[in-house]
Amino acid sequence: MTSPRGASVRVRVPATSANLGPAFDCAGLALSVHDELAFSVTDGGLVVEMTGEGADTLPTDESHLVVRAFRAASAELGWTPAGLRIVTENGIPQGRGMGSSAAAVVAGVMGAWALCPDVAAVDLDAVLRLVTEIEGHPDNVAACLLGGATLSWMAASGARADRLAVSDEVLPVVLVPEATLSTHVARGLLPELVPHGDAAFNAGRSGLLVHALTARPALLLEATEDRLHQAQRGAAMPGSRDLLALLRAEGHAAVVSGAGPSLLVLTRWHPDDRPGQPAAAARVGEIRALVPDGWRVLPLEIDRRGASVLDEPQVSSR
Ligand SMILES: Nc1ncnc2c1ncn2[C@@H]1O[C@H](COP(=O)(O)OP(=O)(O)O)[C@@H](O)[C@H]1O
Ligand SMILES: N[C@@H](CCOP(=O)(O)O)C(=O)O
Repeated sequence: MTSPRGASVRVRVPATSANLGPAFDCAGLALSVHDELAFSVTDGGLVVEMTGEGADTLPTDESHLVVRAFRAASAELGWTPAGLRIVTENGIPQGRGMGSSAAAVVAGVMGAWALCPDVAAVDLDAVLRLVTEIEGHPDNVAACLLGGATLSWMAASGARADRLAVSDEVLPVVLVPEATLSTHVARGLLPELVPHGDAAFNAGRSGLLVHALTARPALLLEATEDRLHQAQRGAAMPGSRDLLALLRAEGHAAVVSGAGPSLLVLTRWHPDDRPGQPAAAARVGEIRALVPDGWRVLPLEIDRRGASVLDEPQVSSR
């Protein structure tokens, strides 16, 4: 294949919160915080320009995660661009459990698919399989790709996923500490084997979680109980562990967001809360009052669109 030099495309990818309590490595929720990236084919070489989160610390060479994902996808498509320029505006906090690495991987793969001259349309099934191979687990990448709340699972053919019809009552609030925790490190804290009783507990709560998210948000507090990963990782994020316990004791359906250390509160809009006042504002105020200094409180929306190519490849006249 030949490279369409000068062609460019913009890709927008949402942050995600994985696990949602009990549904470890299978549930994810896309959130209204985004990275936006412009990919251009050039005459040669690699240029990476960044603003926003990680701009001062991330590499700008072939080891950049977006570049690695782009290369993996273009290799799979049998296409080698002469040169590549990537300009990113990073809005997703990194190393916080908000799916920044999944977003970077999805962006790179989507960028390659959208720019590849012999591809008519992005094949979401194929993209999901590849991004899961790169990321190592399907939950964040599935939600990032498809938007909304997703369930994902590993089949013989690779990762598969589908969307849930989340109730409009469900409102996500993300609490972000200053501290970071690498997902790789957090996964290393989990035991190889779990007691059968804990596995059965989480299986039951995961089923309940789907019911609560889609039909009965009033059950979210019970539906977000977990025995498989949050306590096991608590020592690596003591501030998050303590705040999680406090929020839940006060009746908020709080969970560790992804591998942490951020927390996600699945709060609820309810017309009876306070007539004349937006209920969401009241709920967010209650949560804010419990959060220590130094944490960011982000009342967000569910991103129902997922990863999107903002414009078709254009060939510039330069
Ligand atoms: N926008 C990005 N561009 C390049 N690399 C990124 C980007 N976002 C995240 N990464 C990489 O992923 C790492 C964070 O991944 P991880 O530990 O899984 O945390 P998170 O919960 O944010 O996904 C960063 O240290 C960086 O190496
Ligand atoms: N299921 C994974 C989710 C990791 O999410 P991240 O946003 O922290 O990368 C896990 O719990 O390890």
